[in-house]
Amino acid sequence: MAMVGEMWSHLGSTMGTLMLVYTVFKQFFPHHLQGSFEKYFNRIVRYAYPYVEITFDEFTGERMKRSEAYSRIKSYLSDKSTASAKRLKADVVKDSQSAVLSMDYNEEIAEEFQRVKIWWSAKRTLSKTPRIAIYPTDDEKKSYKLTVHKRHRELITQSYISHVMKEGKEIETRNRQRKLYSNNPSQDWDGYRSNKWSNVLFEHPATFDTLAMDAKLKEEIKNDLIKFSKGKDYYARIGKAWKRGYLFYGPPGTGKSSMIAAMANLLNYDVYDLEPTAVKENTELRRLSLDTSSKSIIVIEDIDCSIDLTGQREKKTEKDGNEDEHSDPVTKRVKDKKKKNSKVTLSGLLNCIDGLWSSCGGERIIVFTTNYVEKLDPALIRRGRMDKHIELSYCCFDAFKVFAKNYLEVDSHSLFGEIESLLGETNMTPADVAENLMPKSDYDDVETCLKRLVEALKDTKEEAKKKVEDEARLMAEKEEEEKQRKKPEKEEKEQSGKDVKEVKENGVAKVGEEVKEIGVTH
Ligand SMILES: Nc1ncnc2c1ncn2[C@@H]1O[C@H](COP(=O)(O)OP(=O)(O)OP(=O)(O)O)[C@@H](O)[C@H]1O
Ligand SMILES: [Mg+2]
Repeated sequence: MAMVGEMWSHLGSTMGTLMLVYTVFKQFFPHHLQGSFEKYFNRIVRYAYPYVEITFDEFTGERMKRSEAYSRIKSYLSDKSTASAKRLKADVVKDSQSAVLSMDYNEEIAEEFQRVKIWWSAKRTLSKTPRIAIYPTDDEKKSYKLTVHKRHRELITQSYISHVMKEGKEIETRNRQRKLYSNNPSQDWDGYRSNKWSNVLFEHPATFDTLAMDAKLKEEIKNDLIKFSKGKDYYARIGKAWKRGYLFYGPPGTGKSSMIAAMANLLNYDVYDLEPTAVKENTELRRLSLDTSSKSIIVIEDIDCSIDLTGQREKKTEKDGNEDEHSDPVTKRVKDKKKKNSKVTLSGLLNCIDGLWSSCGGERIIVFTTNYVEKLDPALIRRGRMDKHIELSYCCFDAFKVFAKNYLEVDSHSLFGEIESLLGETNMTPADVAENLMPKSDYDDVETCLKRLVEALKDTKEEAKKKVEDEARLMAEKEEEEKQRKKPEKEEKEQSGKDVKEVKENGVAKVGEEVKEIGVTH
């Protein structure tokens, strides 16, 4: 460690002499007096030591939150250490092209700021008790230490640290690798450390240009997002937490997940894919949300399947049951099973969202997706929690044109007119349109792909027509059956009505006759 030597040389002759005195005295001092000697010697060293040391730990606040200062220093030093440190760590790989380097633990580097020498060292302390763990544990502590001469204390606290933070942030933004986080099942968590979320690089290619949807709605969402991301001062001024909630609803395959990816790519945010069924308790949900970074999108997909949204959710109506069958029964069944093990409740989720907004300063977006918006509790999606409700629906002509441009590189074609009128007459999801338009071999040209779509649209239209006719026929048959079932009843009723009438009429006559007879007798 050359840097250590360099720093010691700065301590000058005072420390050198002290060290010599320490070695000599330690040899000749009686053993039983060595404890007191060391105590006094340390005091002298502390007095004579002319340096200030500042430590930046990786975690702050009862180890709940990762320190922003630590990560900025890490980025700042990664730039410096590439040139001067001898042992480096390759940490993140930017676009799978280049490694981002930082200095290794117990390595030191020095730099000059306004002609003042500053030393940095990276430290990692591990627990002395050996244990086997897959994830980093509470026993591992990482920190950076800054050392500078006492007389420059003011320069450090007043300008150097803010210079490091500013540059670190810039480097962080430049090297930023977006990540896709998924929550680990809560039984796998280890203390308060970072293994609540696992992450992979976020490399989804969807953008607003590749999203096929109504052009006006697309523009509206884009503008809303851009305005939000620039709104730091605005939100501070109006006294609102810097957050925005989106609810995307619509049938399967209409682009809800693709929209989230496009949002993350537009804003350069991380994505936290939160699966509430893997969370056992409300408190754990809260801890998870607190462990998210700023500039992130927290997503709960299929919210209606992930959480017992209302007390009545388990009592499904016949209609609900049929709907669930249509949308991926395997996933739904797995989720249902997991849901039974999770005690996360609607109020827990609401508290978590509200708490997240009040305790985290940075910009965050939360997104829920669902196929059945009508199943959601109004409290969950009220404005203020879910600010924008966006329906993603069947493919319209605008959306088709985006696909045609992206998939086949055409803006117009003689078949466009027919496709436009067919899209107006039938419902096809963007996912199905995309699948039909995609060339299936090297021989598939634009014409082939468009014709395939026309045929598929005609088939869908025919199927829909047949379905309506079948339903109408079924309904008519049911009505007829009902009529037939009621006919004998009606006839019976009519017959019994007649009998009553006759009985009544005959009864009166008889009585009259009887009266007559009686009268005659008398
Ligand atoms: N609006 C769209 N624009 C572009 N591609 C789309 C769109 N909708 C669907 N797709 C295509 O269809 C596939 C499925 O879409 P996606 O996963 O976004 O649907 P979803 O609405 O999230 O469905 P689910 O409700 O089942 O989760 C995507 O891979 C994408 O290629
Ligand atoms: Mg989806």
